[in-house]
Amino acid sequence: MKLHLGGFHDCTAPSSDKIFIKATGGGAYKFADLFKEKLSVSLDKEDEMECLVTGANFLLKAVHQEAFTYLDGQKEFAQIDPNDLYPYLLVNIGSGVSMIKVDGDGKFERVSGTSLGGGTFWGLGRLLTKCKNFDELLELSHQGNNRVIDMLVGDIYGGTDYAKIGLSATTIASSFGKAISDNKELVDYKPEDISRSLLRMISNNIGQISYLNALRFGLKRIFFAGFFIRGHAYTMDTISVAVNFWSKGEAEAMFLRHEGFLGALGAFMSYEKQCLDGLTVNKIPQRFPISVSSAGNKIYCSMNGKSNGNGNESIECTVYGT
Ligand SMILES: Nc1ncnc2c1ncn2[C@@H]1O[C@H](COP(=O)(O)OP(=O)(O)OP(=O)(O)O)[C@@H](O)[C@H]1O
Ligand SMILES: CC(C)(CO)[C@@H](O)C(=O)NCCC(=O)O
Repeated sequence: MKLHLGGFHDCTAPSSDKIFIKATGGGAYKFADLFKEKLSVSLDKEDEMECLVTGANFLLKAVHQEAFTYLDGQKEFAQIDPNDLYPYLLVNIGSGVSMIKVDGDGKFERVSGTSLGGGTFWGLGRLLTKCKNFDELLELSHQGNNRVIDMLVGDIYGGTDYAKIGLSATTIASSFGKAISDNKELVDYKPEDISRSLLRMISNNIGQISYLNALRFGLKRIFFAGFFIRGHAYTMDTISVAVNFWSKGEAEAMFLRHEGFLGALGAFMSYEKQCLDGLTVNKIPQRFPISVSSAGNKIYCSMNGKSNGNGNESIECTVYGT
């Protein structure tokens, strides 16, 4: 990846510590020695939650049409006023899930989390379906029918709604609940149905806990991010339905176009906090449509890739240090 050609070059440091790059998350700790050994790159660790928030705040303020809602296959971009952004709940779905109340730049609190996250979907999915990779598992969920395995309200109530408490016949009463009474073995279920039920179970649960936390702190906006989502329509749809269902239509789930890279972006932006005396920012060559330069205590970075027409083009930004 030519990582050793990027990052910061500290001319004043001893030769073994010359190149360092910002990194965040568990990997910045877990793989620090490996980076040093294989690439002679030192990882400059930045706090994971701080980076997530910095990345999210930056994107929400600087990037036009960053946030959108997604319901019934309809994507609608949200108008975010940068002066009226806070407070909001940021839900980052990686292997596990973190829920962070964001009150301003650098002002945040991790208020909750759940261990039932992307790792649970992928881990259980791998065991139950024998899928070899995440994309295959997700792809399968498109064709599946969760009603085969999930126990619905209608299954319990002889096909009818339980209208008195607001539950329709199609509401899931118990995820995977049908498997207890079907007298079937794992091989009798189609992998696509398992995948679909798993995705709904995980996404519903995250949507529900998120809404409850938003309610707990009176937060109107919930932004969902993390590599688990990856713009996947059914995942977003399920999370949106869960938030809508539990909030009785009061709250709305929002998603971010650059959802999988908040932490990395936040770590990247933390270069601007660094004293630049004696440091040179190296340009990361051709692979990445990015250029970084510095002057005094300012960093200018531009990511100016060409539009690919699918809305995923690189962002263009200028970051000023203070
Ligand atoms: N191609 C992929 N391969 C593996 N997992 C993927 C892939 N695409 C999306 N995912 C999902 O992303 C999750 C990991 O996301 P991410 O890399 O953001 O988390 P992490 O940094 O490992 O977790 P945490 O934030 O809990 O430390 C996986 O558990 C899986 O659900
Ligand atoms: C441990 C982290 C923060 C690592 O990214 C993440 O995986 C997480 O938020 N897990 C959920 C832990 C919990 O709050 O139950």
